[in-house]
Amino acid sequence: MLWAEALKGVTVVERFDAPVQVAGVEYDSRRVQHGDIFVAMRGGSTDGNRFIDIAVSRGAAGIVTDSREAYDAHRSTRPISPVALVSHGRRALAEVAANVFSHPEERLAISAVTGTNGKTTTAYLLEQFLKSAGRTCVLIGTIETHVADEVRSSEHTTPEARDLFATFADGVAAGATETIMEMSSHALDQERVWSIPLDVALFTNLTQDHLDYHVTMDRYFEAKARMFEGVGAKAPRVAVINADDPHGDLLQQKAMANGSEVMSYGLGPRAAYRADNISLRAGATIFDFDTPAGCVPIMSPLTGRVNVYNLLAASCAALARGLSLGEIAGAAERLGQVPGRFQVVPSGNAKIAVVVDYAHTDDALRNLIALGRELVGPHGGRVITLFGCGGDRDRTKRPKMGRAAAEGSDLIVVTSDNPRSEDPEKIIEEIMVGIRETGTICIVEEDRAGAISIAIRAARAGDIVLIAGKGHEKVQIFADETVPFDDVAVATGVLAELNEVDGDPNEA
Ligand SMILES: CC(=O)N[C@H]1[C@@H](OP(=O)(O)OP(=O)(O)OC[C@H]2O[C@@H](n3ccc(=O)[nH]c3=O)[C@H](O)[C@@H]2O)O[C@H](CO)[C@@H](O)[C@@H]1O[C@H](C)C(=O)N[C@@H](C)C(=O)N[C@H](CCC(=O)O)C(=O)O
Ligand SMILES: Nc1ncnc2c1ncn2[C@@H]1O[C@H](COP(=O)(O)OP(=O)(O)OP(=O)(O)O)[C@@H](O)[C@H]1O
Ligand SMILES: N[C@H](CCC[C@H](N)C(=O)O)C(=O)O
Ligand SMILES: [Mg+2]
Repeated sequence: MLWAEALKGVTVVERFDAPVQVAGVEYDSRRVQHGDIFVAMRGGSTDGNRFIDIAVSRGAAGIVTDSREAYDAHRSTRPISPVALVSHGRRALAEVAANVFSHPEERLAISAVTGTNGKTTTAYLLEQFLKSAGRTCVLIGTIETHVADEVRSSEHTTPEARDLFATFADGVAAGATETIMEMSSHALDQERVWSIPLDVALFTNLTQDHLDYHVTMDRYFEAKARMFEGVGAKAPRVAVINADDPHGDLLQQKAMANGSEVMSYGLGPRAAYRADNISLRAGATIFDFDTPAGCVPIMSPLTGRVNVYNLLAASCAALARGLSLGEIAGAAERLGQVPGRFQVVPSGNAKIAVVVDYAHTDDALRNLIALGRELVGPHGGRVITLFGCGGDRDRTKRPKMGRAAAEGSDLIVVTSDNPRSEDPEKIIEEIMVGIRETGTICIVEEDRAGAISIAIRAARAGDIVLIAGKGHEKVQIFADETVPFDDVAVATGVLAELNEVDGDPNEA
């Protein structure tokens, strides 16, 4: 592809063209290969424009920059090298990537999920529904990326546009017709998802998280709401919106004003797509999916009330994508476990339940603990909750998570969860502010493996141990190192030790 073709339709302030061949596009100098366009963008922690020389030395064929200074410098030092000055780096990155990867977005029906909690779960459910109807899918989200049957690791919930378009193109090459992706509020705000047309847009809920980045809940909501306006693309054809969320009404109004067909879901009469006659047990979430087109029983192997919402959202999106109610009900019975989302760790002979879950907000903790309480029974076993809070993330949620955990649990174990650049002790101290107000018994153990051992060993027959915050994650991130860590593996090890000590009562 020629430089001019790669720049087709890109809004530029000024440009110098040359008839060079372009092999690809990159936004990180460290990834540039011979023939790539390097899009140099200003960021929050550094400035990509500082790395233009490195990109050129690695063989960049041309430069797109959001800096007038860098543009002028490039023009004077490399007068025959093509360069474009743009006003928005990420928009240009998306537009160039769409060209370089031959517009794969036009050949995929894209469904995107936003909301504070439930994005990953809902995306996994929708992927399973669509696959059960024989569709070939791309899935892009927090845990992993799926390109048809190939599983790839994910670095971000929503990657940069270059990586999105590259994955779409791989999907098209593998025969995919559908894409299901999570859209994080960071990605919406930064416009990593510029020029991606959505067929279906799903909203799960809005509760506190990420205020380190968005600062206010209003701005956090506005970032999510952008998905329903279309980010550099037309508004979604269909908007699937949680009518029970306090922000649901406003979002529905916005979606309708933008010309989207609205499918509102929920438990109450305000929703057009409802769950009636809900029955919840461990390993069974059952309800009647009541829709304007008819009613069908959904009998899923998932656990917990939040999954009623996730199932409703995914079912509405599946309907919007042309599945029948019967197909959805059939697929619901065969749904698989979403890794690290209410994942039960087999406990052998120990008569306790151990659950690993990704709850990392006060709302998610409250829901998780309420579910734990339901499962042990109001006067039955105890709920033991282990959690920590991420470093370099919203500090204001720490005492709130502390309070939420303490209010619902009989015993809490506070530990570390990706301290990142922060001092783990200081993070724990901020969590403790919320716990102290409640008087609930609390054990502090900074070392997460040690804490898991304490929590499980503290359990008696009939208790439930909730290990929250890391879910599927496979590492613990500290300031100076990232070490392998897996809640399920650590819990399994502790349970094995307990079983060894206790022996098998069925033996002998
Ligand atoms: C706050 C945030 O979203 N930051 C992301 C953002 O950073 P930024 O815009 O500040 O960019 P920067 O790091 O200053 O770099 C500027 C430019 O220089 C480039 N660069 C940098 C160094 C170099 O040697 N060469 C080079 O070219 C970078 O590639 C970039 O293009 O763009 C970077 C490049 O893609 C990301 O690595 C970075 O993710 C950081 C590490 C991060 O932690 N992000 C999290 C908060 C995040 O995005 N999370 C959401 C969802 C969270 C959830 O699921 O709840 C997600 O979608 O993953
Ligand atoms: N619909 C829901 N409403 C409220 N809480 C939920 C819902 N679904 C899941 N949760 C809780 O939130 C946790 C995270 O769920 P999930 O990974 O699906 O959300 P997410 O939006 O993708 O999160 P992240 O933005 O961190 O990737 C779950 O482990 C569970 O505790
Ligand atoms: N993906 C989210 C949640 C991470 C959850 C928790 N394990 C943490 O590190 O805070 C984030 O990066 O904010
Ligand atoms: Mg997610």
